[in-house]
Amino acid sequence: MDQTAERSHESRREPVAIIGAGVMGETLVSGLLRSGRTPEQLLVSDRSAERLAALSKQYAVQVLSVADAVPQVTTVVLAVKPQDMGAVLETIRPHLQPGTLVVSIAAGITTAFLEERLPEGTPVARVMPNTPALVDEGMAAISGGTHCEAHHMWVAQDLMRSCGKVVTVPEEHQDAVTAISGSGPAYIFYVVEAMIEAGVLLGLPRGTSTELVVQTLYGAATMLKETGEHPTVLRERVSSPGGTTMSALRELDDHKVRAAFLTAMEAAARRSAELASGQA
Ligand SMILES: NC(=O)C1=CN([C@@H]2O[C@H](COP(=O)(O)OP(=O)(O)OC[C@H]3O[C@@H](n4cnc5c(N)ncnc54)[C@H](OP(=O)(O)O)[C@@H]3O)[C@@H](O)[C@H]2O)C=CC1
Ligand SMILES: O=C(O)[C@@H]1CCC=N1
Repeated sequence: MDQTAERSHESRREPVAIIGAGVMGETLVSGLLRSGRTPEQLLVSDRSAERLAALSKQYAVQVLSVADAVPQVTTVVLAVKPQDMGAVLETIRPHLQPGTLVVSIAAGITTAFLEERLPEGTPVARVMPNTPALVDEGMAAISGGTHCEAHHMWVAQDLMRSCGKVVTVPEEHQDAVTAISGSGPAYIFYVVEAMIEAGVLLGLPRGTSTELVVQTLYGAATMLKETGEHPTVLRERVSSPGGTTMSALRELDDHKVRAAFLTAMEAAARRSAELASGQA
C-alpha cells in the first residue's frame, strides 16, 4: 500500500472491541495505547469484573459488556482461550454489525471454525501473536478467512504492528507458527532458567548468573537480527578448536537436545491442531 493510502487508512482508525482481558488482551491494549490510540478507542470486555476494574484503572480504557461494546465497533478482537471460543462467538453473534471484522488470536481456532459460528459473510482473521508484544518486540502471523478483503487484512496488520513485527502466512502454517513463535518465548525462558541454574551450580551468585545469561541472550539475539548471519556461522565463531564451547555442545548433542526441540515443537503444533476440535 502506498503512503497516501496508508495515511488515509490511519486517519480512519476506528474503535476496537477486545473481548478477553487476560495476558494477551492486556498486552494488546497496552501496545495499542503506546502506538497512539486513545483509551476512548478501546472497548474492553471480560467475564471477570476484577480484570475489567484493573484495566480501567491502569489504562483508562472503556470497559463494557459484550452487548454494549460489539455494536459500537467495526473490529472485534477475540483474546479468550480456545476452549471458551464457542461460547464467546455465540455471545457476540447477535450484536455484530454487518461487515464487522472479527480477529481471533486463539491458538488452534481456524477461520472455518469462526465463519461457521458467525453470520454469513463475516470477515475474519486468524492471528498468532506472542508475549514480547508487551515490549513492542512481538511477532504476529496473520491469515485471512474467506471474506477477509485487503482492507480487513490492513486493519488486522495495523493492530498487530502496534506492538511488533507482522507477517502474513497461509492458514495451513498457523499450527507451526503457534509452535514456533507463539509458544517460542516460553522455550527461550526455559533455556535461560537452565543456564542461570548452571551458573549457580558452578558457584556464581544467582544475581551475577542472571545478569550474565540475560545479557548473553540479548547480545546473541541482536547479533542474529543485525548481522543476518546464519546461526550455524555465529555458533562456529564461538567454538574455538579444542575449546570449552565444543565440550559443551558435544554434551548437548549426546543428550539429544536438538532432537528434543524438534519433538517438543511437533507436540505444540499437534496440540494447536487439536484445540479447534474442542479437545480439553
Ligand atoms: N499467552 C500467550 O503467550 C499467548 C496466547 N495466545 C492466545 O490468546 C488467547 C488468550 O490467552 P491468554 O491471554 O494467555 O489467556 P487468559 O486466560 O490470560 O485470558 C483470557 C481472558 O478471557 C476471559 N474470558 C473467558 N471467557 C470469556 C467470555 N465468555 N467473555 C469474556 N471474557 C472471557 C478469561 O476469564 P477467566 O479468567 O474467567 O477464564 C480471561 O480473563 C488464547 O486463546 C491463547 O491461545 C496467543 C498467543 C500467545
Ligand atoms: O500455550 C498456549 O496455548 C498459548 C498459545 C501460544 C502461546 N500460548
